[in-house]
Parts: sequence; structure tokens; C-alpha cells
Amino acid sequence: MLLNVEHIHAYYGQSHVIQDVSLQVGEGELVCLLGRNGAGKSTTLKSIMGIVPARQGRITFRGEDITALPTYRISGRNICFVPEHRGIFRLLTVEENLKLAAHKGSRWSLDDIYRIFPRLKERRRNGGGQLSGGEQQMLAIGRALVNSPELLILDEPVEGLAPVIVEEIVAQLKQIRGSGIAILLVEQNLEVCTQLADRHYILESGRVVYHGDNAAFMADAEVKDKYLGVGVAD
Ligand SMILES: Nc1ncnc2c1ncn2[C@@H]1O[C@H](COP(=O)(O)OP(=O)(O)OP(=O)(O)O)[C@@H](O)[C@H]1O
Repeated sequence: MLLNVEHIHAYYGQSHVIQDVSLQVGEGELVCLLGRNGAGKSTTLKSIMGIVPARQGRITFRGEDITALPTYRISGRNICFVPEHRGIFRLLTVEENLKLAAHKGSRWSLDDIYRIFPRLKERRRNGGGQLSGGEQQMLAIGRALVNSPELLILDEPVEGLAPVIVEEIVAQLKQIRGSGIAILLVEQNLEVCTQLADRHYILESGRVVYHGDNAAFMADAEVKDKYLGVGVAD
């Protein structure tokens, strides 16, 4: 198993927001983490990255215990996190943003990034702050890729984007996954999740209330209705 999260608990002060969460991501797998607002999805990602460290439980990556490592050491293990606010440099150009993030000896060259994201190539001399929301998201993913991740962790990459851009990013994520990179995706857009994922976990009040493969999840209208509030019309 690439990533193994075992029975973790995490807190904000006294507030016990992650309660016994376990999940796995296999080599090259795309796993979705779903749940309503406030369910604990982002905090789970932050616990994996050591930003909100798990107080109990264990997280291993390729069998190595990373539970208590500081964030920079976890990133150094080829886990790349693209947070919701994207974190690109607004005053640097697209190309400067990519070059600054690039690791020596990375599997991914700038040309590889531009092949997946042709819009970034067109915009390579524009400042990060001049990009549209979708382009910023593409740049944030591109910046993660030049770090040669084995696992890419994305927090709601298509939130607030126009449907045509969402489709573009879904196709790009398929290509990235096709290159062998595993992806853990927090997403509220069910359509996106079912197009991409091998498996799904649903969180509610900081607990895993469902997990299943994509076929089982797609067939289970009751689960979607109960935990995600997606009314199924008939
Ligand atoms: N910095 C913080 N301090 C205190 N409580 C927080 C903090 N961040 C989140 N919480 C609380 O922790 C719980 C889980 O939040 P989290 O952001 O992980 O949920 P989420 O499933 O990612 O939801 P969303 O989609 O709204 O981001 C919520 O009750 C939230 O109010």
C-alpha cells in the first residue's frame, strides 16, 4: 500500500474533528474523499501532511511511519499537497512559478507540464495573478508535478470553476493518473468523482461512514442520498 492511514484522531484545540479515520491509497490509484461541508475532509488531508498532526493513530507511506514528521519532511517523501487556496505566486510569471517549484532531476520537465496544460504554455509569460481561477488551479497542479510526486493530494481542485474548465481539469487529471501517479482527491462534485475514482470514502462528522469501489458507489443511490444529500429524482 502506498498510503495507509490507520485509525487517526485529530483536534483543533479541544475540538475532536477527526475520529478514528482509516483509509488507503494504493500505487497508481485514484481515491476520492467525499462528505458534506465540515465533515473533516480538509483536516484529514492536513493530518496526512502533518499540518494538523494526528494525535492518535498511524500514517505510513510506502511502509514508513510519517505520522510525527514535520510537513517539509513529508513533502520530501514525494507526497505533494495542493491546498484549496492554491498557493501560487501572483507576482511571478507562470514559468517562474514552475521553475521555482521544480526539483532537480524531476521526472516532469516544463515541456511535460505544458503538454498536459496547453493553457499554461500560452500564458507562460503572464503573472500568476493574471490567471483565471481554472488556470491558477492548473498552475498549482503543475507546480506539484515538477516535484515528481508519487502521491498527489488535491483539495477541491474544481470548486467554483465553470463546467467547461472542470471538464478540462478532469481530462488532465486522467492523464496525470495515467502516468502512474496516485491521487487522493477531496471533491464535492459527484460527477467529477465518479468519472475519475477507483474508490470512494465518505466522511461524516469526522468518521468514515462508507467506502466502496466506483461501481458499487455509482449504483448506490441510497448512500449518496443519505450522506451527501444528493436527491435522486425519478
Ligand atoms: N482552523 C480551525 N479551527 C477550528 N476548527 C476548525 C478549523 N478548521 C476547520 N475546523 C472545523 O473542523 C471541522 C472539519 O472541518 P474541515 O475543513 O476538515 O471539513 P471539510 O469536510 O473539509 O469541509 P469543507 O468542505 O467545508 O472545507 C468543521 O467542524 C470545521 O468547522
